[in-house]
Amino acid sequence: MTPSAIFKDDQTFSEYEGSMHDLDFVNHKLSVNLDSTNAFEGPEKLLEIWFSPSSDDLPDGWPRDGLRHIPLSGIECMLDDVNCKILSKISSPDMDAYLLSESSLFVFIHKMILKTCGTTTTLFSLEPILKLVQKYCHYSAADFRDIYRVFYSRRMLMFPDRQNDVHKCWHNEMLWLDKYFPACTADSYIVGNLVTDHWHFYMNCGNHAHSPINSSTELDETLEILMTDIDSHSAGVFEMCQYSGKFPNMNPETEDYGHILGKKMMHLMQLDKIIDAKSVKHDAFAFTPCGFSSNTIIEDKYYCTLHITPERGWSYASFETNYMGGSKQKLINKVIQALKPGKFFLSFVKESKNPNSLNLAIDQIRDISIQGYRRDDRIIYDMKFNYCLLYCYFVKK
Ligand SMILES: C[S@@+](CC[C@H](N)C(=O)[O-])C[C@H]1O[C@@H](n2cnc3c(N)ncnc32)[C@H](O)[C@@H]1O
Repeated sequence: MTPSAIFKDDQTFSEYEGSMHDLDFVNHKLSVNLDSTNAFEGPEKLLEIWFSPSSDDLPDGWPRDGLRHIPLSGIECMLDDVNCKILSKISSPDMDAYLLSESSLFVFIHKMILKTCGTTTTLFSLEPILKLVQKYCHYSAADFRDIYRVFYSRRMLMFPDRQNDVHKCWHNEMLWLDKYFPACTADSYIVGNLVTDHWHFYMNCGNHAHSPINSSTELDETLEILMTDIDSHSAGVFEMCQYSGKFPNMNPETEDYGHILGKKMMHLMQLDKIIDAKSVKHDAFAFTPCGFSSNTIIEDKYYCTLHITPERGWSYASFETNYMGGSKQKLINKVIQALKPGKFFLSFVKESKNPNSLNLAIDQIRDISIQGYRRDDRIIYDMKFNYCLLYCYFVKK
């Protein structure tokens, strides 16, 4: 049964444990039936679409709740085209964070972030998103030609041949994006060492520099840490078999073991302590036979998300946040010391009011040292509209 059906009709719908918000839910039926024992493409495809610079500056005629006006059934239909399902959702006054069978979706009033892994068809979301915003947000354009901003990125894939043709290579993905966004303002980068590891990044801001800065202007920032060769001891924590017999009163056939154990794994690995903020709200899920996903809402308006594929041979983990508070050095160290990957890179994309403040933000990370690791690559791009990209690649010593 889909979450929207559970939401409307099913009396067995149960509120998310510990939730203070009536929009939160868990799809228990899907959660107890997920299983994947085949090689898994951990690296995600990440699509981020901004319809306006901030939630206070929506396009004319939009409902005040913007993209959050789209009903859950609409979100589900969009995700059907991507080939993934909703496991659960947590909300705050500013955003909805969906945990998916393949990673995460964040819906804010003015922007949407879709991150999906495996063989999902992330870019197939564009057509349904266009229809949804036309129907529910009074988005008046016939296409995305004048969109405020769009970003699309992914690490190199481990098993590209298993992907749908659209996602088999970067060139095909660019062609697909060009169907929806103006090709003449698209910027596309392949960052890093083409032999070892690299990252693809597409950005299209049309001709929109940020509108005059005012107090509501939200400056964009995303930090990602993408890790491979996860330490076998750390990876083991995310295998279900480690917990057999540890909870004798629970029946994994009937109870939502995935969400309960997800929270336990998060706590065991101190992943719930990565972000040092005034308020955090977590959602986590443990997959069968292994694997872990979590979303965290930070101070109502920021997110962080962590996904772990522990299988030896294609182990992978990703961390992503737009949280601007706290020390980046501490945050990155906490993630790395928990998962101890053999290799990892971080990408930091930052927009700023002016080049000087941009340098300050980049300086926080550019010389970062991680105990037990050496940095093999550091690449900085200064891009349009005061955007900067920092990419650093590290290897365990
Ligand atoms: C946690 S999910 C998210 C993947 C994320 N992009 C990553 O690798 O970091 C992937 C892990 O869950 C496991 N898994 C088990 N059942 C799954 C399912 N139905 N869909 C997706 N992943 C599943 C996969 O084998 C893999 O270890």
